[in-house]
Amino acid sequence: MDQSDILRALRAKAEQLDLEDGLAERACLFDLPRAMIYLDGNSLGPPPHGVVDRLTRVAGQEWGVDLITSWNKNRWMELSSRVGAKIAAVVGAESASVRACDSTSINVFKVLSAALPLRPARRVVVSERGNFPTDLYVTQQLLAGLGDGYELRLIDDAATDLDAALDDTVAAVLLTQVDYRTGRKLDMKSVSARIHDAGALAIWDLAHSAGAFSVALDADGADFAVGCGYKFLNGGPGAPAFLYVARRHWNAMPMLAGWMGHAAPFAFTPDYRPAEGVDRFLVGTPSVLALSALETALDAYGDIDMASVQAKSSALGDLFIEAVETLCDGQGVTLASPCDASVRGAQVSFRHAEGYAVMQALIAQGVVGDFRAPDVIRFGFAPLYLQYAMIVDAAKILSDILRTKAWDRPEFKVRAAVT
Ligand SMILES: Cc1ncc(COP(=O)(O)O)c(C=O)c1O
Ligand SMILES: Nc1c(O)cccc1C(=O)C[C@H](N)C(=O)O
Repeated sequence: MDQSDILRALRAKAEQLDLEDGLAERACLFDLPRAMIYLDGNSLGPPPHGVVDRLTRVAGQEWGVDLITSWNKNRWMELSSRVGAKIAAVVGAESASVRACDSTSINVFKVLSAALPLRPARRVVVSERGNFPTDLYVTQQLLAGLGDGYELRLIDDAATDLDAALDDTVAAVLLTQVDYRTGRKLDMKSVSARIHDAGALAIWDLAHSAGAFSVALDADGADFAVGCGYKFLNGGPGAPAFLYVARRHWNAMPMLAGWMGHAAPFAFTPDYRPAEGVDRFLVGTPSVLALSALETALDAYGDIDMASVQAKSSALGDLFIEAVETLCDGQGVTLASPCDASVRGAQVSFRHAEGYAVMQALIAQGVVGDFRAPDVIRFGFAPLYLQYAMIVDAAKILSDILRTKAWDRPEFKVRAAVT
């Protein structure tokens, strides 16, 4: 088959998949720019309909007119738990175990600092060397502050090296389920079980999992978890993150206490008395505007079957891999993600020696993914608003850019501050 036959076959396949797509009507909940193929919802999701109106209402009426009375009248104080309950439905947790609050980084600190005293005789935290840096930085600083022999043990790949790192000194294992560079996905159930067999606690970073595929925190044995609100959950730039504490650990106490985690915040007593349950993981005043945006954004996941979300994100990724590997054969791109969708999150990465410039050329032609040093071009497949036909179009544009070396322009090689 020549290139045009391959392209025709890929397009026909994509059109058929679009016809059969049970999530197709969810795309109407989003207004993406027409000339853009947005493959970066794994870093910043777009605003679902209703979010901007909600922000206008909360800012204009609830803040502007109702002012301080809104804490009661508009139930602002309940936002963390209300939004937490909506996220819980997406990540397979009982609603009372999840709160939306703070950033993922801060939530890593809170859950890890609460976990360690549950294994008082143990001093080691295991994580992956390639974990998203903030998880490692937070852990390093927490352990340095604790002193007393605490240490971080880094492994290269939890899929292959975890068992060798587990011994009776390990208190907790902090893993990001989907590797942000390669998209490799860990099986939460079996990995948590291995961690528990070694007597340690399983802490999961779901930054690239929540909203991308089925997650079953309660059923799969997670002890604690954190995740982002601005990626697949579409809560907006800097959206509040979430944290999960399994019911059996509700007596655990984070090493960060604030008045919102007090049993009676408005008693204003000088001594801290932790709230019951997960509320003790709250610290300061909730971000009302941001939580409101996230609450409305989560309606896009209303009544959704997460199994169909998972099936579509896998199929989008599979189609992209097939299209790039056939259309871009011999053009210097190699797959950096697992080929097998069962061990891949909702993203696919390729390596190219000039990856940064290639991504800039793609963005200039309306295909928006991102670049991760040193050479990874990364594409996210958010199943709620993408169509299969877009995936083939994106691969075709990539193949044209590679064939014509359209990336080889000085302006595409100047690194931006934020990539
Ligand atoms: C795995 C992972 N954890 C944490 C974060 C960041 O958390 P924060 O919202 O605190 O910047 C990201 C992305 O920025 C991430 O990919
Ligand atoms: N959180 C981000 C930001 O504030 C600016 C730019 C990118 C991000 C990201 O989310 C990075 C992302 N976690 C990643 O997987 O690379």
